Amino acid sequence: MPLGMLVDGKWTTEWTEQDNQGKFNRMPTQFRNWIKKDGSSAFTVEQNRYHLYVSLACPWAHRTLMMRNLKGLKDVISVSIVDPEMGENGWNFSEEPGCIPDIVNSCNYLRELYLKANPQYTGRVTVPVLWDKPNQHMINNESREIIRMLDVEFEAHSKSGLNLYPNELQEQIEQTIDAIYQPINNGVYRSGFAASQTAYEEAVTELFKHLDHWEQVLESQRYLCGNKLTEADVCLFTTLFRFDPVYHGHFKCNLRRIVDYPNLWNYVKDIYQTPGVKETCNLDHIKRHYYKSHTQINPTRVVPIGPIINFDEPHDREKFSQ
Ligand SMILES: N[C@@H](CCC(=O)N[C@@H](CS)C(=O)NCC(=O)O)C(=O)O
Repeated sequence: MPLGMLVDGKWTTEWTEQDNQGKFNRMPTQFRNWIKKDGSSAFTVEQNRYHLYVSLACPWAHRTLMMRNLKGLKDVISVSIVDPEMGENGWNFSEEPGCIPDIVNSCNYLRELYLKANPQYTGRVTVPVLWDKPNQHMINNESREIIRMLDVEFEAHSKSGLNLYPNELQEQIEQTIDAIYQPINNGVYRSGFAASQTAYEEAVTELFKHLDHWEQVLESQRYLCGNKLTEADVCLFTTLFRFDPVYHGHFKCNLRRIVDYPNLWNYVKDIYQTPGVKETCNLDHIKRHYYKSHTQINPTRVVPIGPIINFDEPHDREKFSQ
């Protein structure tokens, strides 16, 4: 794999995330600090103190940008958007359309930010990153935790007042996020990055078994945890939005498309058309990133022009009451 990572603060491309059976194993995320509204952490909730580094291509980063919009936190948390094409030097900042350079730390490459946080850092250099501007501190680089912080801890700053982690659904939300992570969110990567037939077939079979399950669930309710939009939907949406344009072809997740599942397809359109979501969706960045950056699975770097797909088409999900 030509992707790079940092080892003791030095950049290397000599590594792999596949085990000896060809299975893709994701490395754990390392920056796990919490911003707290109750003062129990050094990282307090403040307007304009934190900065979010994202890629519009990445489903994990997309979760955080989507949550920032859904909550109405654009004036509270600033953003940088990396260039969609990730080469041997990892993510970089540019002035390409849809990108926002690093106005906070003036980095050219995202790895410079990780080295600012820890000059001896060993690990992958990933988006999203939540950064403490005055203290030059990397707060957190795990999307599931970042969305929880934006949702719960920044509640008082939220312009929309939307709560995607309501008390009565918290247990179900956690269980659902857990349930979709390995087979679906990570499942598309386990399929696409599998380096053996067995590892690939195992991952794809499990992936579609779980998509079939959620198709059933969405027959009788609007969202994953009932008739309220929650964090679990944010987590699933960013994977499903990329599914037909990228995972179906590039990652060989091709037993079915999302448009072949009536409920999942309407569900994706419903969430896409929720105020604030559409602006976070950039198919150009998404397609260019995957097809041009993973040269081990697409050596020609040619980006397909299809599929023709319209996320603005009407959906039927309003039939469920709130
Ligand atoms: N566990 C992380 C995963 C983030 C992640 O894997 N991001 C990818 C982009 S989709 C990345 O930055 N990859 C760069 C690399 O691995 O070098 C999260 O959910 O936040």
